[in-house]
Amino acid sequence: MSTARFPNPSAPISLQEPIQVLLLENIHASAEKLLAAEGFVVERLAGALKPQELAERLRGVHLLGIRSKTTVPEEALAHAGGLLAIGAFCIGTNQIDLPASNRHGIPCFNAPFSNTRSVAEMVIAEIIVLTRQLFDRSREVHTGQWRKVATGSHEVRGKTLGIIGYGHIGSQLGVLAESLGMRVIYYDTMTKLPLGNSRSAASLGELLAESDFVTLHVPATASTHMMMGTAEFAQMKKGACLINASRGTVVDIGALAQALRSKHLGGAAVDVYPEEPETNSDGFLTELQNLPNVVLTPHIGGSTEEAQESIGREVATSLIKFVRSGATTGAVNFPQVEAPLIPGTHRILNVHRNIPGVLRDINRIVSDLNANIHAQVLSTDANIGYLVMDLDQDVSAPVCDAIAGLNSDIKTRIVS
Ligand SMILES: NC(=O)C1=CN([C@@H]2O[C@H](COP(=O)(O)OP(=O)(O)OC[C@H]3O[C@@H](n4cnc5c(N)ncnc54)[C@H](O)[C@@H]3O)[C@@H](O)[C@H]2O)C=CC1
Ligand SMILES: O=C(O)C(=O)COP(=O)(O)O
Repeated sequence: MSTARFPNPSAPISLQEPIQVLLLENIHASAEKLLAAEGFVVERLAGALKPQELAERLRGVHLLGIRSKTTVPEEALAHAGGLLAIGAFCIGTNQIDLPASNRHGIPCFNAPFSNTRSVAEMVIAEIIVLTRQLFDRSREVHTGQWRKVATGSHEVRGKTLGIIGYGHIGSQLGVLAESLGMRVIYYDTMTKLPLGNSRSAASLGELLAESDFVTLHVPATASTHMMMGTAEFAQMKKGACLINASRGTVVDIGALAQALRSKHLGGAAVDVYPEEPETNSDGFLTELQNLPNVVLTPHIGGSTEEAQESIGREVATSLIKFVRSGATTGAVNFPQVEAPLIPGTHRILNVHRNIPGVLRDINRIVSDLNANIHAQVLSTDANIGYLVMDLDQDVSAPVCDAIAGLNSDIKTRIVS
């Protein structure tokens, strides 16, 4: 059994209790199954929590699981002295204050590829739906109108798809689009290997001017904030379509609505919005509602059974490995360490402020207790150091007590 000591005096929590897990936003049951099999106590909620409510619910919680909707600000982390790790059961981690989480010694894990294919397939569907105006025709027939028209409908074969953000999703989408006979160009701030016959556009402007469909696959960052606005829509071809399944902050919705109303753009498919409801029972309003040839979906790009089941397993596995061995491989905000557990040794994990002399202080503590260090791995970033230390004698409790007394200490925990 493990014991933990935390610097936050308001919430000292011992890992001698079962590990408490809070899973929000309808995380797939595959996660609960794995976590429960470890003896962890899992509470699963359907919706997201607002920051204040989250801060209250985090008391006594060791592992938090969220998806894209739960914002995790520093204030929530500051009250969560017992929180060991956060699992983002999705790709994006912009909803978490990652630097604050790092400073509090809390690694965040995500699932970087598990829903990639699902998003790419949805975008392919949307390209065809938009160019054939299928949703509008379908709505008409549902309401008894028979409007058999070819005007404005096109094949996708030979058309140009412009992909902004040629990462995992963008590049996978490019491959699928080429198999339909589309010409693929992309714009990325990093140099990327062009797959198939795709090619990199010299600038965002060039991509916008050449594409029949522009699709966004960038993360939410300062550089992507509102990257598509009035000026960018004006650079797009008349009749071209915009697809956004990245983040709502990337597109100026008002400017998009205007470009659609003026008929400069021929259509749009939007999956993500600047403000999204916390639960499925909340209502939703956007300026894009009821515009012709506009497909609106409720942030479902990654919502397939295949993706959700796989994400549940992937992130739960990372959390379990972290609890059981301290492995931080794949954590998006943390120094990476993964060291095999050595039978007969006693493992201590320590997160400390990255200041001079910490290792010297810790090694002196161990040596004063006449223990031997069997293995020691330290990985650091600008703010913190993460130390995994295996001792050949069971002096973990006094070592932990002494380390917790150092002014460098952020979090110290005994694994075995
Ligand atoms: N609608 C949905 O349900 C889903 C949405 N997403 C969103 O899609 C985003 C992309 O996912 P991945 O492809 O896995 O990420 P990725 O990290 O593999 O690719 C993102 C690409 O964008 C590029 N990029 C960053 N800033 C840029 C800029 N200013 N201009 C041009 N390119 C820029 C990066 O260099 C990178 O190549 C995620 O961050 C997430 O926000 C992801 C999964 C599901
Ligand atoms: O993976 C992502 O980044 C997504 O946007 C999917 O989010 P979700 O899990 O559907 O809340």
